[in-house]
Amino acid sequence: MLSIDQPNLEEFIRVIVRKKPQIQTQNMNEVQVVINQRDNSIQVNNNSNETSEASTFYFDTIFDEKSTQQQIYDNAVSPLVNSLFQDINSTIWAFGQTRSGKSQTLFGNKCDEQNQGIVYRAIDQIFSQIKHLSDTKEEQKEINEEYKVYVSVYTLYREQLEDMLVDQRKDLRIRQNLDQIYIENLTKIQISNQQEFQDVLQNGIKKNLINITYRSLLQSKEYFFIEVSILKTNKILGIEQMSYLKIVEFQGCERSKKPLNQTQFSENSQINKGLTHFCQVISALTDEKSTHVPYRDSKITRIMQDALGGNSRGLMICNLNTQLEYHEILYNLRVASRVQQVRNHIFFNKKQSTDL
Ligand SMILES: Nc1ncnc2c1ncn2[C@@H]1O[C@H](COP(=O)(O)OP(=O)(O)OP(=O)(O)O)[C@@H](O)[C@H]1O
Repeated sequence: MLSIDQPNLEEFIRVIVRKKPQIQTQNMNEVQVVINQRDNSIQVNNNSNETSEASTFYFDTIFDEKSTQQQIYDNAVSPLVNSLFQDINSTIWAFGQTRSGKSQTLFGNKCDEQNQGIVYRAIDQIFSQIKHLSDTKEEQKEINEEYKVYVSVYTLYREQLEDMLVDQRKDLRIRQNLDQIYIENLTKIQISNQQEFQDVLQNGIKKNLINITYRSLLQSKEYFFIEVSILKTNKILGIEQMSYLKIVEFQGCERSKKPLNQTQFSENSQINKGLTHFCQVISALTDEKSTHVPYRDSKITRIMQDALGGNSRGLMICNLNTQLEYHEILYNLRVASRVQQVRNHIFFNKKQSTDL
C-alpha cells in the first residue's frame, strides 16, 4: 500500500441555523425570535418578554424564514461537495425539533427545482463536477483519472443499524480503521446520474417496507443516513482515493411536558437517550479537562465519530420551529451553540495502490 502523508487542517464544526416559516394554526403561540444578520445573532424572548443574556446566541450564519433552498445549498453545502474532490470527507446533519423543517431542508420536493433539498442538489453538483473535470482533461488530452460514485442508505432505530438496500435486514457492525469509521458489509450501489440515485433511494425503501411512504419511513426512524462515496482512480499511477459525503437526518425530539402514551414515551426516551449521548460527546470534546470521549456509548456518536473531533468536515443545520415551547427552542440552540466549539482534524484521504 502506498501512503502519502498530507498536511493536517484544523477547523471547527460549522453550525448554521434555519428558521422555519410560521404556519397559521389555531391556538398556536409563536415564541418571539429576533435574528440579526449583521452580527449573526439570534435572540429568543420568553413569553414575559424578558430577555436574559443566556438567550442570545451567535452562529456562523443564520437563515430567516425567507431563506431559499438554493441559498442554504450555495452557502453551506456546495463548499463541502467541492472538498470531496480534494479528497476530504464531509458530514452534514439536520437537527431540530419535530416539524422544524429537517426533511424540507434535506429533501424538499425533488420534482420542483426551486424546492429541491440539499441531498438532490449535492448529487447534481457531484455529477456536473465529474463531467467538468473529464471535459477539461479531454481537452488537454490527459484522461488519467476516472471517478465512480456509490450510494448507501441506512437507518438507526433503537440502536439497531440497518442497511436499507438489502432484502434481509440485520444489525450492522461499526468498524474503525486507522483513518476513519466505516460500517461493515454496508451495500454500496454505483450510480451514474441523478435518476439512478433517486431510483436507489426509492427502491431501497420499497424493498424494505411495503406500503409505507418515504415520509412515514423517515418519521419512524431515529436517524436516517445517506452516504455518497466518490472513488477516484488514477489509471496511469494505479492509485485510488475514496472520499465520502454523509448526510444524516436526526429524528425530532421534544422534551414534552404534555402527557405521552406508553409507545410515545418509550420512543421519546430512546431518542432522548441518543441525544443525551450525543451531547455527552460534545461536552467531552469541548471540555479541556475531559480525558475520555464516550463515542462508544451509542451508535449515533460512533457513526458520527469522524465528524465529531475526527477526520471529516462537519456541518450541522439547526432547524428551528418557533411554534414550540420556549424551553425547547432554547435547548436546541444551546446544543447547537456547543457543537460549534468542536474542532475537527482534517487530513486528505490516503492514496492506495489499486493492485491491493
Ligand atoms: N423552509 C420552509 N418553507 C416552507 N415550508 C416549510 C419549510 N420548512 C418546513 N416546512 C413545512 O413544515 C412542515 C414540517 O417540516 P418537515 O417535515 O421538514 O419537518 P421535520 O423537522 O423533518 O419533521 P419531523 O421531525 O416530524 O420529521 C412540512 O409541512 C414542511 O413542508
